[in-house]
Amino acid sequence: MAGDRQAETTVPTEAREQHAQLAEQIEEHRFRYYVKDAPVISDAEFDTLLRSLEALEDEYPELRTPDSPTQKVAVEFETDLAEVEHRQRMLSLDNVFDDAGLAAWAERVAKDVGTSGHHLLCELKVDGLAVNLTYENGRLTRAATRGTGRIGEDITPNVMTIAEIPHRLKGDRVPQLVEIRGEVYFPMEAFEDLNARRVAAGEKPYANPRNSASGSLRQKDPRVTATLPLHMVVHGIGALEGFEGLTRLSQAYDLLKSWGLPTSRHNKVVDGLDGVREFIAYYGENRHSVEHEIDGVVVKLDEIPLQGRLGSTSRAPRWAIAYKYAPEEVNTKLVNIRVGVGRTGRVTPYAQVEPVTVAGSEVEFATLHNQDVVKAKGVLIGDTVVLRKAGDVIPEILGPVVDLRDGSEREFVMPSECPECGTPLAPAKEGDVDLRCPNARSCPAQLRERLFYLAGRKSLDIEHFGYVAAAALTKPLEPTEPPLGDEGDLFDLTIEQLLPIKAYVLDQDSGLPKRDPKTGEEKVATVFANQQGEPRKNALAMLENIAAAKERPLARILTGLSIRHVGPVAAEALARAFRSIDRIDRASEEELKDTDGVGPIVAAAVKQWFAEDWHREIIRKWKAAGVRMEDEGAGEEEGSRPLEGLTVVVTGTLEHFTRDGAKDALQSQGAKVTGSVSKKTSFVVVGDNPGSKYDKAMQLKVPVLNEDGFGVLLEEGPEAAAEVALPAGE
Ligand SMILES: NC(=O)c1ccc[n+]([C@@H]2O[C@H](COP(=O)([O-])OP(=O)(O)OC[C@H]3O[C@@H](n4cnc5c(N)ncnc54)[C@H](O)[C@@H]3O)[C@@H](O)[C@H]2O)c1
Ligand SMILES: [Zn+2]
Repeated sequence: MAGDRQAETTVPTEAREQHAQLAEQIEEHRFRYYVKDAPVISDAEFDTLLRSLEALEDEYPELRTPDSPTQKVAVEFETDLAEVEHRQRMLSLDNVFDDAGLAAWAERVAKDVGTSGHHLLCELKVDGLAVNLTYENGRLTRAATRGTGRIGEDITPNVMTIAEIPHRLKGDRVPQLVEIRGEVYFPMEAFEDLNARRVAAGEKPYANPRNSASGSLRQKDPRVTATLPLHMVVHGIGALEGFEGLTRLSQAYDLLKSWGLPTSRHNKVVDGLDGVREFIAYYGENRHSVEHEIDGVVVKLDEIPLQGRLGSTSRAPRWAIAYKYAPEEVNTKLVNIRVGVGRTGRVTPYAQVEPVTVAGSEVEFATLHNQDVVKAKGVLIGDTVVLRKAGDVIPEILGPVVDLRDGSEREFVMPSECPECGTPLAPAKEGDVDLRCPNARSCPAQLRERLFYLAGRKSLDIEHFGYVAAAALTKPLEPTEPPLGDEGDLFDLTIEQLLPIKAYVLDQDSGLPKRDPKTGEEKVATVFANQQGEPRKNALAMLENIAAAKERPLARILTGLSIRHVGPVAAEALARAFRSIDRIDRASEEELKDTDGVGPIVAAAVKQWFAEDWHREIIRKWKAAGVRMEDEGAGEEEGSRPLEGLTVVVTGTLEHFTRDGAKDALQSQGAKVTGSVSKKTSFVVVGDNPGSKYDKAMQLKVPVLNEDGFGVLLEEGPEAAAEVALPAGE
């Protein structure tokens, strides 16, 4: 006792107070996380707190008492669930966050093991809820949460509803008793749906899928649990009785698998640190191709007897380590919900948050899709929210941290007018969730997005024509009248028109003006002229590139017109079949629809597009400016189209033609090529292994041509071909 007091006195009061404060915070957060399933800080923030406490204890080891949070798996607390004592303790894991930490751990292990012939087992760190399953003589008798590590909560009836977890182990070599440790997880894809239902029922939405796994298992009614898509991955063994001879953990997993337990497919045994690094790098890259969320990699000593030699601390085994990836979830403040207007006029709400760094980049905006999604997520403006950025995917808001609300938060109201042009918003058709700005022609936002798309890689590929230029040409501060009221005058732009333009420098992600980092003021620039009023190099280059774009192939021109549903693929199909904009214009909806790769939706959209006068005006102006709106050979075929009026189906493998080649040959002579045989089909061209279209032709008595007959059709025309066609109906 006296010694104790002596030791305490060496710690400055300040450090002691800091320690007490940190410890209390950590206990509080553990309570919110493990008991209430409603954390108010992110895991990364929590880990930072815990690390600060550890650092403090490294400096003043006297503070590292057995009841410090660093020495415990979790806090002791009472919940509504019955208590269960684990036969063997359930531990946590020590964490490392970089290669140096990993290497230090590996070195320690090698030293303590004393032999060099050991192996390392790499596993994924499943982000879920730790669960202990007890099987007695092969029967699942108990399932419990980790709890304090010694005592968990009884969740047997709920776990029984998880389809993947066997109620009985398979095989004849089943132990008398075994504790199986694993992670129960809730799939990200189902998360949004669950929260939507909770919000609709007046319940608190969960902040992330891990909390929903925990909440789902720890609630009272197993019938509710049964409706939820919970899954499990097993990753360890606790107590084991009546079974001898396990020497490698990796082999033990094979055994668990043979008993019918859901082991991971991703585990890998390696013989050194380089193998571990490779595993870590691989799953760092492929984090989202795994069926569950992962927050790191767990590395374990594979030899079970050696694990025993290393043993455990009060909190974690010494023979395993968790390498944590950079967090993808952070908490931040939802400053505002704004609405953006897209290329097609769709008006979508998006979140503006207090800028945070996540997954290596600074994020200020996150998608919210539409007003129903905002409701379903249950987020209010002013909420602290969980923001997720998974790899290259656009950041999204997972959910609000309801427990941090102070009453000042307010609900988002979808505006009734376009934020950029003031036109009243409306759904495209009745019953649509999405609202649109109907001012398609000259809504500056829509035109800006269309021009930006038109100048982009997939379309006319006009270098130096970026988002800032698109904005400056459509909504300048000066002059009041923008040079472009729609796409029509694009190819007539002159440098004289560009020089006087003053405009906001817009950010492509948000459509908002960029700000000067020093003054905080919105950036305004003479976009195309330098300070002397002379043309900037970029402006001249842009005009040159616009002129060069007049020669682009038809498919790219079509893509650039932003016809609904006509992306690069459909544009390619239309261009291949019709070869000129005029022919597409003249084609009937039927003809369009029957074109390979087109179909009814695109056909209707094309017809609708051409029905609009201002669209036709764009075509007229572009033509007048010299835009080539047809592909090679479009003109000459007009005169000689010997196969005009024929409808031909090609099936099976031809020796001298690819499928596309055959199609091109037919279409270039005016034939229509379709995919299915009907009574109206003129010929069916049949190669090897023709399949059901051949049978159909026979059944409908449509003339069938083999490859030689096909040659006759192309060279001598339909009459000659009819003579060499296989007699119909045979
Ligand atoms: N946000 C908060 O307020 C808050 C509070 C407490 C804890 N947490 C977070 O909860 C997490 C859990 O803490 P923890 O003590 O369980 O530590 P931990 O996440 O570092 O790891 C230990 C746990 O990992 C699990 N695990 C997953 N895959 C595994 C595998 N393949 N092999 C072995 N174990 C595997 C086990 O269940 C084990 O108990 C941490 O990420 C922490 O940040 C957050
Ligand atoms: Zn508008």
